[in-house]
Amino acid sequence: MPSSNALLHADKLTCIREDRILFEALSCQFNQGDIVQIAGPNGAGKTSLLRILAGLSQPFEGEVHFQNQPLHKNVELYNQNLTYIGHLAGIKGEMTAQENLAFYLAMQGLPPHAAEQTLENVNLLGFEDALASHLSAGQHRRIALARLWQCQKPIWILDEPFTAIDKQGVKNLENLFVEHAKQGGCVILTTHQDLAIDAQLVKTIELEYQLV
Ligand SMILES: Nc1ncnc2c1ncn2[C@@H]1O[C@H](COP(=O)(O)OP(=O)(O)OP(=O)(O)O)[C@@H](O)[C@H]1O
Repeated sequence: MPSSNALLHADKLTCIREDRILFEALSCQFNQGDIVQIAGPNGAGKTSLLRILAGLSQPFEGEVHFQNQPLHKNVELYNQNLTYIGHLAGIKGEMTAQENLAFYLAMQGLPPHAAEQTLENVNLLGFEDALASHLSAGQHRRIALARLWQCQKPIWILDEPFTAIDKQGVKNLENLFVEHAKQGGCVILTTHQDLAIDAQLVKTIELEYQLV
């Protein structure tokens, strides 16, 4: 049984892709204040697990619960509490950095001028008016991640957030994750790099590459 402070729990999840079992009967719990790293080699199933936890794909067996209710009974409420940033982060190349962010902020009911402070947080001041398609891979990723500085939603599910991000950017993100967890949020992420976060604050779920 999940404890009473569980935001999210997964109950006996099994995921099968092209006849290969990626994970089987996986149960785990995500609480307020957790930073959870899903670890494992390429192809182990980390993205597949994140997508199931985010409600974007279905497990072969098992179920994910948000606040002790199955996700499918609670989709709208779950989406109000979840931010998911995947490999394709939904950035429109034909829009500027500022426009991309202002669009996202508007969806959160925040005013467009909040975009400026947010771009500063990810060191993109000076690039506000550049088309996203003209920015580097790391700058592109920074636009996507910038929304986290304004994000009030408790559950953050982030697939490889550090990809293409430089050392200082990674540090800033790690500090933000700690701050979010301290304020009662929960960060679930994949990354192939070691986190420079106090080990006591980080939980790890290790997926193994299962041979058929
Ligand atoms: N939609 C899909 N249809 C079929 N196979 C898929 C699908 N999504 C993922 N796979 C397969 O599932 C396996 C696990 O993929 P997944 O992306 O979850 O791994 P990962 O651990 O995130 O890998 P990486 O570290 O390389 O990002 C891979 O072999 C992949 O080819």
